[in-house]
Parts: sequence; C-alpha cells; structure tokens
Amino acid sequence: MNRVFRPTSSSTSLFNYLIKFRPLSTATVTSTPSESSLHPRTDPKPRNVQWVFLGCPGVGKGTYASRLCSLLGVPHIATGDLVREELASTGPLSTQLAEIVNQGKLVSDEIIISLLSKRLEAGESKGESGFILDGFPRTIRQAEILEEVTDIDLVVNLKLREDVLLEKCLGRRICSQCGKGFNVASINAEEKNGLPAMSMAPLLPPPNCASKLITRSDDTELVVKERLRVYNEKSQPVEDFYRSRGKLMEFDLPGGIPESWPKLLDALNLDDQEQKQSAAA
Ligand SMILES: Nc1ncnc2c1ncn2[C@@H]1O[C@H](COP(=O)(O)OP(=O)(O)O)[C@@H](O)[C@H]1O
Repeated sequence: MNRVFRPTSSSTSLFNYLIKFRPLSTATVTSTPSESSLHPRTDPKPRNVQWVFLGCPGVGKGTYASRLCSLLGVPHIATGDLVREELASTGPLSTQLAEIVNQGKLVSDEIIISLLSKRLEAGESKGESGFILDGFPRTIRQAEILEEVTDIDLVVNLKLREDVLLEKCLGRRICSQCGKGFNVASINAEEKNGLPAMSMAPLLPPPNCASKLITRSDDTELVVKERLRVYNEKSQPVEDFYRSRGKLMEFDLPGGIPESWPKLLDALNLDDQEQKQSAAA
C-alpha cells in the first residue's frame, strides 16, 4: 500500500531549510549541462551547485561525489553515512535501523527526511552552501519532496555492469579511524553479453589505515544482491523521474578512478587545476 507522506515536523524542517538554501557561488563551474540541456535557471543570484548522484550500490557515488565536492567547495551529503552515524549511536533509532539496513532494505522516507533535515540544519549553522546529495532521493516520494522544496540543477547517474558492482561492494573497506573508503578488489571482468571488458585496480589504504580496515555489515553477497534488487525496484524509477525533467546526465564509468575521473570532469565541463598541475610536474 502506498502511504501518503504527510508533512511532519521533520519534513517541514527540510522544507524550511531548503527554501533558505540559496547561497552565493564560490564554485569554479564554467558551463555544466544545466545551462544547455537542463531546465533554465530561474534564480536571480548565482549560487553553489545543488546536484544529486544516483547509481547502484558499489558504483562509486561516494568516491566521485566527494571528489567533486572538494573541487567545488560544497558539502558531500550521503544519506547512507547519516544512517551509519545513527546506527553507531545509542539513539532510539539505532536498533530499528540496523535490522532494516542489514537486510538490504530501504529506511522509511520519514526517517531519511528527518536525518537529512538535521544534517542540513547543522550545515546551515556552519555556513555551508550548495551540496551534492549522494544516495538521496532513492524513492519517487523522496524525489517529489525534494522537488517541492528546492531546485536540483543536475542529476548524475553513474553506471557500471552489475557483476562488477557486486565485486566492488565485496571489496569495499573503511578505515575505522579516519573514515576514508578503500577497495581491495582487483577487477578484471571479461567481455560478456555485449558488455565491454573492464579492469579496475584496487584502491589500497596507506600504511596508517591498513591495520584499521573494517567492512560494512551490509556488504555481504546476500545483502548486496538484495540492495541491487531494491535499487532496480525503488530507485530506478527515480532515474526516469529526472530524465523526464531533462535533468539526468548518464555517465558510464569506463574503469577505475584514473580513467573515469578525467572523463567525468569533461562531461561536467569542469577543470581540475590541481590534477593538471600534478600531471605536468
Ligand atoms: N535515501 C534513502 N532512502 C532510504 N534508505 C536509505 C537512503 N539512503 C541510505 N539508506 C539506507 O542506508 C543503506 C546504506 O546506504 P548507502 O551507503 O547509500 O548504500 P549503497 O552502497 O547501497 O548505495 C541503504 O541500504 C538503506 O538501507
């Protein structure tokens, strides 16, 4: 049964927050697809980017979103991280969330909106501007709520073949001390059913982190397969939602970070000066 979303104090809070979220731009965006193929901007003043990253579990949303956030000077807001922070706390939601997440299911729209709302409010008080949302929206209802409260400029849909997604999830590791993500999987997928061959080198941790690696409790084969199923059922329609609004930019990852990052920057019309300088050195 489809539940009707009634604005609770948490959704009102997201509404109030996002309505005010119109900061001035400090980003180095020159021309993004939003200027050509996307809805025309109506804001009178320039502001920082408000982007969304979509894609299956393991595709690398976190990796590329956080790199872009450093480049653009906007916060990287990953609802999966917010859920994991809540899980690690002793708050009343923790046990309820553990059960849902460890089965590979989605947390309710109400809980996610409430966590996101709190995160945005905390950012606002620190003077944050713009954002890249990673892992939100994941249902049509979440996309509708977001659309009611703010303009999203661009939605990047990262794509990778499904067998590689599974391997990447199983190779994922997090440093329990600094929180950085790594991947110990060495991927060499052969050409199959018209899918191109693909290689990805592991993203290994520095010696400092190597002894402190942990695996997410939901990165087991069974749970990843369920998360992929849930993505296809609940989150793929979100791609269509943004496609029909002309906001979706599809991006097929050609390989690991060294191949994909420059191509993604190109597709977004962005320049990474630091990368250019280190390549020239
Ligand atoms: N927008 C969301 N709506 C509902 N549940 C979410 C959302 N974002 C995160 N979650 C919950 O947190 C879990 C981990 O999310 P995330 O780190 O984004 O995983 P993934 O690697 O599968 O993309 C999800 O499987 C889901 O249970």
